[in-house]
Amino acid sequence: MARLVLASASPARLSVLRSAGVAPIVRVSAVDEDALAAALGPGAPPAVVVTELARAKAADVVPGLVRDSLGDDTLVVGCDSMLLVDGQLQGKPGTVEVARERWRAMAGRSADLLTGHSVLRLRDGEVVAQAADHSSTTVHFGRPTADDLEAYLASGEPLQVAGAFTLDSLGGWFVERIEGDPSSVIGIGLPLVRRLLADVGVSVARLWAANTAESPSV
Ligand SMILES: Nc1nc2c(ncn2[C@H]2C[C@H](O)[C@@H](COP(=O)(O)OP(=O)(O)OP(=O)(O)O)O2)c(=O)[nH]1
Repeated sequence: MARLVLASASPARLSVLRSAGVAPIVRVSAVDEDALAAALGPGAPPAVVVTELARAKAADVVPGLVRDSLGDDTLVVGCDSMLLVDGQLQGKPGTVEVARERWRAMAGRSADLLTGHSVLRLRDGEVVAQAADHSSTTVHFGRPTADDLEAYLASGEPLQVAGAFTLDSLGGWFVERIEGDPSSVIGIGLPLVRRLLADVGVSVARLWAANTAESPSV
């Protein structure tokens, strides 16, 4: 059947998939991202960090799927996005102060938005195939005026997204251009997920057939 499960709380990722013709089942992982990143160590390459976080998120939702009899011919996708600025990975700012400082550092400059992806294929409750990788997109930021930046911060949007910006929402006013896959900046890179699905033996056509908006989502 090739039912798709999105192991993410991200409304952006869900929106990208729905716009791309796939209505996934959503299961939110309970991965402690900070603890996992710390366990990987300070020297872990950024691409490894986001990919391992994506792997952990996908793996975390499998037991619940099996318990709910959703572990047969099911695909699970997990993702993690972070912005690489001056060699440092940045997740969500969380506060206005942190978001303001980040914008002051990145305005007029470029940085790489890294998104890790993990795809698991389940059959009879077992992981029978898996594939993981990351994508990187260079983002060239504009220079918001002080008034525009304060208004953006006041919107609350930049506090809850990796890198304190969005491409497809309010932050789009302050992104000059990108070099790479726009969907991966938003949170799930469709071209890379297509390749990872092919690695576990599933085509996009099959995904469309099995996960239309009318398909059951539990
Ligand atoms: N709409 C939009 N959201 C973005 C953009 N860039 C990053 N984000 C969001 C997507 C994710 O929700 C969030 C990145 O944080 P995470 O990768 O940790 O995901 P999140 O904690 O939201 O959900 P998850 O860990 O997958 O359950 O930032 C963008 O350009 N547009």
